[in-house]
Amino acid sequence: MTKSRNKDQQGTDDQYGGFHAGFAVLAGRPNAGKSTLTNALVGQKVAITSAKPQTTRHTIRGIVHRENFQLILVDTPGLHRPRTLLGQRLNDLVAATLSEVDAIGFCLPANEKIGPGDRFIAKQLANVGNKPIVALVTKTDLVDRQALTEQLLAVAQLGREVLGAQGWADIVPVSAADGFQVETVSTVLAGFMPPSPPLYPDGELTDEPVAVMVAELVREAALEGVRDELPHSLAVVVEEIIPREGRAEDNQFLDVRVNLYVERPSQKAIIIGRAGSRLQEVGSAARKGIEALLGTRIYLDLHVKVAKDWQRDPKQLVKLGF
Ligand SMILES: Nc1nc2c(ncn2[C@@H]2O[C@H](COP(=O)(O)OP(=O)(O)OP(=O)(O)O)[C@@H](O)[C@H]2O)c(=O)[nH]1
Repeated sequence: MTKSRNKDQQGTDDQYGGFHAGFAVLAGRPNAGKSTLTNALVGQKVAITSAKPQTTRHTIRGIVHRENFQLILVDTPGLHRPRTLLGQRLNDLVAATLSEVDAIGFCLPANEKIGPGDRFIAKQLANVGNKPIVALVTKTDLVDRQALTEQLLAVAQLGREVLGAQGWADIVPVSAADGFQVETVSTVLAGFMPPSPPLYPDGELTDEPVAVMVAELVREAALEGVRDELPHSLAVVVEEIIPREGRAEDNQFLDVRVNLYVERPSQKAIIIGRAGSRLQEVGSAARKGIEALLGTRIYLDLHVKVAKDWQRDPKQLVKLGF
């Protein structure tokens, strides 16, 4: 975490006029709805969402601004049993993130039975020790009242199993899709934030570097429709974002140069498509998102490269920013 609370900034309620601010993490297994909930809480799209697990590689923060609190959300990559070196790094990242937050929101989908994966994560979270863990039962729009009640009981039981008699700090059912209880989630989590002045300027939604957000937009566009073929094999690196020089009419444009790394030539062919047709579509979809993000027009230059087996190669992982 790049920004943390300065010790001098911690104080009493009176000192900051009742204002509270701090960090919370949304944990949970892949596909549990963490990114979607982050976006719903922040009110703007900041984290990539996808039907495929583990699309969130970077720890993207969204900032929830309210009159009397500021909640800085960390959207973790799916916490899971490591399978590749990349998986191991993701888990290290998650562990480091968890030790620095003021509260944990543990996402459990309402429409799926609690499984070994959830139990594994619950135990990991409990091991962090001394952090309030709020169970968030997500996607409630997908189940009826009866099924939701049963899931809430099962979640409460899991809390007693891993945390002892006191169980979870709270349990909140929520649907990011229809907005049900989204505001409750933010106030419950904010209840665990210490008295503090605002940690970020009003209106700032994320402190993620622009390059990372640009890379996420390209990655999302490149995976559209081909997630089954290469869900985890794509890394996106922004090489440069610079003002376009030359003719006067070009001054309002930025040049954005981006490399897309895949593991095999066959995957490169999928991204590029017949005679480059698919890459063009990726480019125009990503360009729209990036222009909206940057508030200016851009020339987007995409290059697809093969970095053989990058997920298992420590040198490549460093080069690609993991
Ligand atoms: N119906 C419904 N679908 C949801 C809701 N929240 C998330 N989803 C869907 O569930 C899938 C996974 O959501 P994500 O937010 O990407 O899940 P995640 O936990 O961030 O996943 P990873 O990045 O893989 O860890 C996507 O297809 C979402 O559209 C919800 O409240 N209701």
